[in-house]
Amino acid sequence: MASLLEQLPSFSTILSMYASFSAMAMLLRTVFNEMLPKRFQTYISAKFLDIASTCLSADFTFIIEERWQAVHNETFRAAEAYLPTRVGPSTESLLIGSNEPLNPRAPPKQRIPVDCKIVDEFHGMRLEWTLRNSVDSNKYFPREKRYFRLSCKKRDRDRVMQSYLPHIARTAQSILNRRETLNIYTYNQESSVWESAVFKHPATFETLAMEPELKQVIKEDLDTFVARKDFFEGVGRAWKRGYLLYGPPGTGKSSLVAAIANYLRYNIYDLQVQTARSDADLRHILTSTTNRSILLIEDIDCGSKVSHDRTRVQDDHEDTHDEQQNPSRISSNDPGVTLSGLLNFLDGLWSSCGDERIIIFTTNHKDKLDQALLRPGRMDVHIYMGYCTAAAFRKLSATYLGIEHHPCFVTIENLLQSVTVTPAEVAQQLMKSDDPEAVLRSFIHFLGSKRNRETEIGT
Ligand SMILES: Nc1ncnc2c1ncn2[C@@H]1O[C@H](COP(=O)(O)OP(=O)(O)OP(=O)(O)O)[C@@H](O)[C@H]1O
Repeated sequence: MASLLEQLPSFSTILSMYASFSAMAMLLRTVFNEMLPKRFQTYISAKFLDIASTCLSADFTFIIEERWQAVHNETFRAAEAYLPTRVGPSTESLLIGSNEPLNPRAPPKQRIPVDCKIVDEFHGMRLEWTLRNSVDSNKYFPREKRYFRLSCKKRDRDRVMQSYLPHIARTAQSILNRRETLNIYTYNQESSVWESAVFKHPATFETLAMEPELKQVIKEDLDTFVARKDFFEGVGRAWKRGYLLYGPPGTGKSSLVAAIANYLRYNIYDLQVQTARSDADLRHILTSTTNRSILLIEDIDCGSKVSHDRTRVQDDHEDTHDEQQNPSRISSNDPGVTLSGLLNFLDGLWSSCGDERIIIFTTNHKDKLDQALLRPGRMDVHIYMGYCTAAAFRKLSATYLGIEHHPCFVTIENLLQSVTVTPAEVAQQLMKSDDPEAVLRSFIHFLGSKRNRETEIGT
């Protein structure tokens, strides 16, 4: 023990060692602060902190923001769909709610609240998820920014990337494919977000009154589109399909959109082009939509500059007139969305953001649209929705009256050859009573009167 004590340095040696160490530290600090350039100092500090945190902490955190490179982040969306299925005993709070007024007994749906921790296990790894919220400091349009923090052990980082996140993507996809309710989104300009409501439209291809061949062609086109992911990738095209539905009011354009959404189980983003303040705003709005969805732009011919840029003088005149009638409409002084802004989105680089998108324009006046919108390749399929034909009438009669044959049909079908009547008008007539006989007789009378009026106008 005595010899051990003798080997220890004396107090004065320790003091002088401390003094030289302090002097050296001060010298290094002075060199660091005064002689090294600021950027170099920052770099060294960051490296030092990095190494220190690597040595001291055993956890790793992934940050998954809601948007990724200006478009909706699919990893975020997958986590949002997946996490409610991982609620467990350690979960402390949940958002629940229902937006199905027609089905009040339906169990409420679950969502993850901000700051709530969800613990998941996967192949022996423990994963902790938390949803966070922050406000983007954009001076003009401050936007809320949501992001997930996913923490795991540092040693599991690669396994999370290689197997856990792909597992979440697969699970989320099958959850979204099975979705029971569809949503329709409208854009709220004030808060700069898409707001959703449950979409429950009864229209299906079965109930649509249109030529059976045309219906078949549309269904096959949709099936081919959905099945050809690899084809689109192979030929270097964005996985998108554009439809232009045109025809008089009441011929079923909106009903066809609903039938397509129900057929594919796609959500609908219903966009009023006038809600976008500028082309940049339009880009933000459109890139905030998600995959497997329909972007619907109805009545494109009424959509201000977008539909007819080239008749600008006339257009501005119309704008002024319109503003007087409808003050909520964006002023003609407003930069607004331009045709080229929309075209850039449709077939420019922006269109390759996101997959499995259907874009549908509807119009009552195809002739008023700028040729640039109609050029081949821009809208892939043009569908004319016309007046009621014999086949369409039979379909409406089966839907509304529950009958497929009746002696009155011959008279009605003859009249339909000379009278222009929309499926909406026919539907209205067929809903008048529960008695098919009385309804058909009244409908014949309606068609007869309409034909007489049309003949009078013609002469
Ligand atoms: N082809 C059709 N098949 C079945 N029902 C139809 C059809 N066309 C119209 N209807 C009926 O008429 C109503 C109005 O039709 P819809 O809104 O789909 O027409 P639209 O062409 O979109 O009209 P608008 O151009 O005014 O928007 C629908 O709710 C539906 O009941």
